[in-house]
Amino acid sequence: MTNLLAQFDLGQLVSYKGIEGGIENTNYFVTLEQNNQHTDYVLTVFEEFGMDDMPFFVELTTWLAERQIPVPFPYKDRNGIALKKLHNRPALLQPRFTGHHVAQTDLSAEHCASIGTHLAKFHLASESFYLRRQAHRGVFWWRRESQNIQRHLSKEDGELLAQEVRLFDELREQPWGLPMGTIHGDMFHDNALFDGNQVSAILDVYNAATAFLLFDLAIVANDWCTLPDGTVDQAREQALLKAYHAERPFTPDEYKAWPQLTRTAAMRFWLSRLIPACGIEQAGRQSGDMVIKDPDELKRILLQRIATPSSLPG
Ligand SMILES: Nc1ncnc2c1ncn2[C@@H]1O[C@H](COP(=O)(O)OP(=O)(O)OP(=O)(O)O)[C@@H](O)[C@H]1O
Ligand SMILES: N[C@@H](CCO)C(=O)O
Repeated sequence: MTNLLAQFDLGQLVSYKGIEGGIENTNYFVTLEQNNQHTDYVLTVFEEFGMDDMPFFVELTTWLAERQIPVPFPYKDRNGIALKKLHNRPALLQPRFTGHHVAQTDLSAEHCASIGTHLAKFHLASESFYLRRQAHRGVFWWRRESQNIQRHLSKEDGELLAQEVRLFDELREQPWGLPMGTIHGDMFHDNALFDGNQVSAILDVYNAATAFLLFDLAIVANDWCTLPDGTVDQAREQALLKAYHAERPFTPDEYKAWPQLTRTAAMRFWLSRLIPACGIEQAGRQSGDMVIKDPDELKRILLQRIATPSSLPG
């Protein structure tokens, strides 16, 4: 750690502390002292990625930060190198943002409008980004994993999963031109920090990939605008969708695709939560360290999305 930090011209190490909670990566809060001033940083060590996976994220976060999107971006060392290694894993030194988390039950229409604006700006800023990445847990992953998991599931759950995988394949076959670009891919409320009602930072961009932009908005709607029983809070969802639409107006095809994409987004996270909950081994992850999140929460949202389809505001 000391050796790594000495390669940057950012000061002397004062203290560091591991942060609880990471699955895909390990974060340390690091304090450095320079000219009698203490500054906080975050050192992220990547458990799931190899060095070859990293340039996409180094370039994307630098690109977004240059366009005033509040994402952590890697500092360059005195030789201009951002991508580092700690204990033989890829590592990045990034700014530590101020701001607080908001619990899901405390999210208001104002919080949802703010993430709507930020997400649209994220999408617009990344429109001209020059690298592409296939999602780690995208269509190929869920086609494969939804099959692999069948023997652990009830017949009903297995069929529900298979149906949603098929319906997304059918949507992809439509002769539609749904806008694609770089999505965040995991924009749950615990990956945002707030200053008052306003989003001040967007964290954990390591699921970013090239995909339908509207799929990203569906991930947000499912997490930020639902109640514990899976029903949608209309006031929050409308605030989210209108704020997004004001920055990046929806296209006619997006109106048609939206109800299915809310279902696909629920299915994607239902499946990724089912895998550890069923005790299935995953490459690059140590099951003992896994925080198991409740898959049923996403199943309830999926069932509500089917029973009461959502529509985009005009
Ligand atoms: N750059 C940053 N600035 C400020 N706080 C940060 C930053 N990066 C991480 N944090 C804080 O550390 C917490 C844990 O981050 P981390 O990504 O390790 O956990 P996580 O989001 O729970 O992980 P996972 O998504 O893998 O489950 C975040 O929720 C946030 O409060
Ligand atoms: N946000 C994900 C976990 C991290 O990718 C979930 O809630 O299932």
